[in-house]
Amino acid sequence: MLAVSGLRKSFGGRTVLDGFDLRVEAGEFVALLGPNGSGKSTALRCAAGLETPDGGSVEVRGSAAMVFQKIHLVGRRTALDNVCSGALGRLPLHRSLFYPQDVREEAVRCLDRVGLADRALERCARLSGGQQQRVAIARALCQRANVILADEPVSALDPQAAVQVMELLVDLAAEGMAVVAVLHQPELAQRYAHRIVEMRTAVAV
Ligand SMILES: Nc1ncnc2c1ncn2[C@@H]1O[C@H](COP(=O)(O)OP(=O)(O)OP(=O)(O)O)[C@@H](O)[C@H]1O
Repeated sequence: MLAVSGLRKSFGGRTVLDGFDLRVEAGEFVALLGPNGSGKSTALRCAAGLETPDGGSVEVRGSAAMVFQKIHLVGRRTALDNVCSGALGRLPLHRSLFYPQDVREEAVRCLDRVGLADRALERCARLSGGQQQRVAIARALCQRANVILADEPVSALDPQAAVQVMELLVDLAAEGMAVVAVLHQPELAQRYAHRIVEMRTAVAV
C-alpha cells in the first residue's frame, strides 16, 4: 500500500534522510521510532507529499492522509464540519460552500467509526485532546485515505487518551488500512504496532 524507497533529503546541506526505505502493507501498523532529529517527521512528510524528497521514490496505492501531534482542527467549527472538510479535495467548488447531505452523512459515519458520533455538533474547541485527535482521524477517513501517516499522534495526550488513539489506529489497520505512526514511547510501539522501524541517529554533516 505504501512503498518508500531510497528516500534522500537534505536541508541546507545537512543530510536528514540518506536512502530511507519503508514498505507498509494493507492491514499493517508500523511504528517509526528514533532519536530527535533522525528524520522521522521528514520521512512521513515526504511519504504524504508535503515535502519533496531530493531523491528516491514514494508510491501510495490509493491515498494517504496525515495526522499530527498538534491537531489542526478549526476549534470554533463543529466536529462534523471539521470531518466534512476531509471531503473538500473531491468536491467541486459549488458543492463545497455548504457541505452536501451525502458528505455530512459520510462524515457522521466517520465520526461514528472513531466513537464520537454523539459529539458531532460540538465545537472542536470544547472536546478533549484525545477526542480532537480522534476527530482528526475521522477527517482522514472522510478523505477516504487508505494510508494513515500519524506524526506523534499521542505525544500530547494523557495516557488514557493515548491508549484510545492507539487502539483506534490498530483497529483501522485491522480493517485493511496501512498505518504508520511516529512514536516517542517504545512501550506503546511494542504493545500496539505489528512492526517497529528504527531510524538511525541523525546523519552527521
Ligand atoms: N523545513 C526544514 N528546514 C530546515 N531543516 C529542517 C526542516 N524540516 C526538518 N529539518 C531538520 O531536519 C532534521 C530532522 O527533522 P525531523 O523533524 O524529520 O526529525 P524527527 O526525527 O521527526 O525529530 P523529532 O523526534 O524531534 O520530531 C532536524 O535537524 C530538523 O531541524
